Amino acid sequence: MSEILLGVNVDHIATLRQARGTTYPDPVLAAGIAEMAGADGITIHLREDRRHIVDRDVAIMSQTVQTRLNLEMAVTDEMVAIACEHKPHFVCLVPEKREELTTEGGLDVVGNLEKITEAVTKLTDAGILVSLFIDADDEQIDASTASGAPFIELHTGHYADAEDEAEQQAELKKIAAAASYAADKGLKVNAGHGLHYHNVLPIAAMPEIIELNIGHAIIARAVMVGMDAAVREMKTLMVQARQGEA
Ligand SMILES: CC(=O)[C@@H](O)[C@H](O)COP(=O)(O)O
Ligand SMILES: NCC(=O)COP(=O)(O)O
Repeated sequence: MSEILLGVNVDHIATLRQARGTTYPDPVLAAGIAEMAGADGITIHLREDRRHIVDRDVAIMSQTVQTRLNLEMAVTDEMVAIACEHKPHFVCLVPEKREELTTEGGLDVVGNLEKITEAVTKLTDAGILVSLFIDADDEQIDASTASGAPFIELHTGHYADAEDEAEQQAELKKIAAAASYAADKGLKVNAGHGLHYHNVLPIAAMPEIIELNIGHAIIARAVMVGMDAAVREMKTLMVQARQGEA
């Protein structure tokens, strides 16, 4: 039975800090608590508009994260330079639009293969493992393979946003098929976006999926029960799902 790993995204600890321009709550501290509670990695998304995670957070967490730091970023020269400076364990290349409330879709690797391959090469040469945040789509998976990226992260947002059971099941089948197709191609498969305590089980049960990156739902839960409990509860659910006990 393969292990399922939890990457905790602490962006929205920083959202609360940026709301008032204070120095608290600190995503660095939240990351440490999450790791002590069983997180297998920490994810942060340095957006071009710095609406939550800022450059200071990347610089410090590149030194303090004890598990693995996953830096999500747009495919730009600025972000590639920042990643090569701080050398997180992972970089996950994501699409970004300033006007978006949150990430809306997967990266168009097919339509931007040359630019993405150049970024993957630079980051790989810097010793960073690159993941591409893509929709559950075979053409995007094939292009990801061609780019040289060893990992993909399947966008689970369409599954999470499904408006009824039929749509949710259809999206689940797409993700399961994509995970299997990608793993058969030799890609390492992660998943994330919009996962929470009531929709995570079927995704965590998929044997090809190595790691789930989950943020908003864990931080929202942490507001009520604390970061330690929120992380432990999510990790327990994921492990039970993978072991077929949930
Ligand atoms: C790529 C992805 O799905 C998230 O990790 C991303 O960070 C979402 O953006 P916000 O954290 O700004 O909502
Ligand atoms: N890549 C997904 C991620 O890091 C967290 O997304 P969300 O759980 O905040 O939607």
